[in-house]
Amino acid sequence: MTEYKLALVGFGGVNRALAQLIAERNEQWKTELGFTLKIVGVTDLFLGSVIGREGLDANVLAQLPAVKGALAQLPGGDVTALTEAVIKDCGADIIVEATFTNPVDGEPATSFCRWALEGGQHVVTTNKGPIALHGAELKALARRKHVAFEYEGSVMSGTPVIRLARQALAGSSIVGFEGILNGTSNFVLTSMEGGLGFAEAVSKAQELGYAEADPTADVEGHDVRLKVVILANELLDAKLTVSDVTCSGISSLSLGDIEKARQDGARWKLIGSAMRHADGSISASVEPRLLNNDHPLASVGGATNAVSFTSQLLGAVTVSGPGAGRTETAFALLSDIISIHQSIARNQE
Ligand SMILES: NC(=O)c1ccc[n+]([C@@H]2O[C@H](COP(=O)([O-])OP(=O)(O)OC[C@H]3O[C@@H](n4cnc5c(N)ncnc54)[C@H](O)[C@@H]3O)[C@@H](O)[C@H]2O)c1
Ligand SMILES: N[C@@H](CCO)C(=O)O
Repeated sequence: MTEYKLALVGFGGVNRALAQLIAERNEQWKTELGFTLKIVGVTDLFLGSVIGREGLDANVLAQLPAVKGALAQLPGGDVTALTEAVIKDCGADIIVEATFTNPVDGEPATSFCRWALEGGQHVVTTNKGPIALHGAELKALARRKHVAFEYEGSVMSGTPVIRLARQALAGSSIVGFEGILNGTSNFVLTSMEGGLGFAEAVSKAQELGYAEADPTADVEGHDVRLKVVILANELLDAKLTVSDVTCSGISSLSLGDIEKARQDGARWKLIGSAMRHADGSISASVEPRLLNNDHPLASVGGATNAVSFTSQLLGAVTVSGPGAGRTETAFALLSDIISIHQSIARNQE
């Protein structure tokens, strides 16, 4: 039976949910997926770090109290985040990177990915920074080292979008996309439609694990801008940088604006989009748009997201599902590991 050894880098909501899934479902995966997962290292800026080459108890990790230095309570633990040692020395096959998204330079997560790939380890990540800002370099490094660099959870959490478009829509000639690509801002807009104030709705999104460490990125559109760059570069071969995407968020929308839209049979939505034009140029934007209630994206509510791909051969294909959430995003990491497993199995045939 194949067993993959994992090092979890960042142990916040998403990686803790992955540990919980491993604790609950490893046996089931043995028969369903043909592999099991063993956690051999964990590192977190706040919780410290631990290495356990023989395997750490996923259930103990999932139940770990969220107090400073908590990983030091475990055998082999340390109050400090010894991230370089965890990545390079714990014997992991796959590095699971889920630290804060840094929208400015993608660091230190980009360096974590680089260390792992250079060392011949596969990387799966939900972090948008390294992909949006250094994706081409990291993908090239992974190819050179014959390892995988997978990031399905970086756009629309566990809802299949990147692999779906890359594989199932390959050859359909995608020319553009538009979508609701941020769970927090959509949750806030829907909550405001129910009468909740902006600040209260943001706090609720934080409690539910949807928001970034600094939710400004969610409500000002910066998070969607990273996702637009990731999708455009992946699917339109756009070579966009963040500054190519015009960006405005939802923080200026008032309860009055939302009520006025309702009276007019419309809804405000934060839309990220990119389009290839006839001359080959690409335009991309993030902006609040007023959608009539009969628009296909108007009824997408709460932390649900949706993206509509336009292709020459199929017209519009729309995918909808969770856009954020701890367990939903942990599932994206599992889907990346499944993809790695399938690719290894194909290469062995
Ligand atoms: N939560 C979601 O719904 C969701 C969905 C998709 C993508 N993401 C992305 O996944 C990543 C993780 O999300 P989360 O909700 O778990 O965030 P989180 O804030 O709950 O956890 C992040 C953890 O990373 C740790 N960390 C930060 N910098 C570190 C460093 N330099 N070294 C070691 N540890 C470090 C923090 O201490 C924290 O515990 C983020 O990049 C986020 O943008 C989250
Ligand atoms: N904070 C992000 C997480 C998913 O990338 C959101 O709310 O969509």
